Formats: sequence, C-alpha cells, structure tokens
Amino acid sequence: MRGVRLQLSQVRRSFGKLDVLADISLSVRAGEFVSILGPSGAGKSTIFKLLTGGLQADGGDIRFDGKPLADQTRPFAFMPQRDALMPWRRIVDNTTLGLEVQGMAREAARKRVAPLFAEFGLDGFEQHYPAQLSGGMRQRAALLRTVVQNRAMLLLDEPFGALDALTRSGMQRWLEGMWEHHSWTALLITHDVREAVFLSDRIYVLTERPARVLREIIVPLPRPRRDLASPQASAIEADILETLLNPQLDQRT
Ligand SMILES: Nc1ncnc2c1ncn2[C@@H]1O[C@H](COP(=O)(O)OP(=O)(O)OP(=O)(O)O)[C@@H](O)[C@H]1O
Repeated sequence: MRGVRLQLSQVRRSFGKLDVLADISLSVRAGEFVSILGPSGAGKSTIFKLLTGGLQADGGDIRFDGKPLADQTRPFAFMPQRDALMPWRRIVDNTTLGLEVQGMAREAARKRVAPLFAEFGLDGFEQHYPAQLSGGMRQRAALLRTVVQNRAMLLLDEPFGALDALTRSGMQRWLEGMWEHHSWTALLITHDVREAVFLSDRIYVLTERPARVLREIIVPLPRPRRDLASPQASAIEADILETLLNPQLDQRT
C-alpha cells in the first residue's frame, strides 16, 4: 500500500461557542484521490483552512509525511470554490500568479506555464481576459495556476460548483484523466455525491456540525470511470445518499 501523506487525527475547532469540527480523522495516501462530502455548513472549508494555515486547530494532530504540519512549509496547492481569476489580468498572467507570489520572475513563470496550455484546453487563449472565457475554461485556468506550483498535494474546494451540469460532467472527466496522467495526490471538498463517486478512490462522509467522520467509503470502480450510470456506481451513490439523509442509522465508522 502506498504511503500516507496527509494524516488528520481527532482534529477539533470551534469559533467561540460554535463547535464546528468535533473529531476529524482522515488520511490521504500518495497518488490517491479522496473526497470529503458533507452537509452545507458542516465545516468542510474550515478543514482546508487548517491545512493551508489560515486557521489553527484547537486540538488533534495534523501530519504530512509523518511530520507535524506546523513544522514545515505548507505542501498544498489550493484551488478555491470560485475560480478567483483576476479580471484585469490576461489568462497567462493569471496562471503565473501563484509562481510570482512564490518569488519567481514573470518571464520564468511564463516559461513554466506555457507548455501546459494545450493540455488544459487553453491553447490560443493566453492573451484573453477571464471574462472572454467560458466557465469551464476559467476553472481549467484556475487549476493550471494551482498545479503549476508543483506542490505535493492538491486541495480542491468545490471546483465545479458554479458550473452548469453539462460543463461540470465534462470537467469531471477531464480532471480524472489529468489526475491519472500526472499522478496527483488530491483532496476534494464537494456537496455532490455523484461527483465524489466519479472521482474518488475513497470518500469521507461528515456529519452535520459539529462535524465528525460518519463513514469512510472505498470506491472500487475501475478507471477511467466513463459510465456514471453503471449499476455499481448508482448503488454506491444511493448508499451514500441514504447515509446523508439518515445519518442516525449509520454509525459504521
Ligand atoms: N472565521 C470564522 N469565524 C466564525 N465562524 C466561522 C468562521 N469560519 C467558519 N465559521 C462557521 O463555521 C461553520 C462551518 O463553516 P465552513 O465554511 O467550514 O462550512 P462548509 O462545510 O465548508 O460549508 P459549505 O458547504 O456551505 O461551503 C459555519 O457555521 C460558519 O459560519
């Protein structure tokens, strides 16, 4: 079995009297695609803020490659819910932004991103502004900006939440292909059960706030997962929906 990269153990966090994360324990192995699925407001984005350093945990332990996260440069490239492209910067200058923030000169950063434009379906759009691109293209540009930073692990916070259903399923297929091709290690937050089943090796289902891990689900479907409507995929999806709708019946973890 591949080595564990990210490990959260009994992580807790409150905001004043509001208990948000009660007990979050989860892991992500090298090259794995893992999703966190849970009700709105359960604290999913709070987990990412603990990882990226925007917030501190009140208790528990977060390790990356076996070492406390607090003792190391954060190994994550983070893609937020909205594409967060800067409307006044051309696409090429948006995709270099993360590298420039890390201190790379703009010309060197442009050289680094240039070969990726074709793979991300953005060839010929380097000089366009974000408003001139479709929603799917903007998300691919935001993902390009994220992955080019060459961090050990990707954190994706509802990356396709704002897209229409058709664009969204196209993006899911594309992302699965990219993930396989590049052997990324990825942790995805989503509300969308079908998206989680389509993309993930494993899924953690959270309870409502204060959040705990209610179930861990292994998705044994072969890849690439072209057939979302297969009986196996539908059965897993139905099982997870049942857990989300009737969490009290389900204390399997
Ligand atoms: N900095 C903060 N100060 C106070 N309360 C906060 C703060 N950040 C988050 N919260 C509260 O914590 C709870 C969980 O928020 P969070 O954004 O993590 O949920 P979520 O599961 O990502 O939600 P959604 O799925 O709707 O995006 C919410 O009730 C929110 O109001």
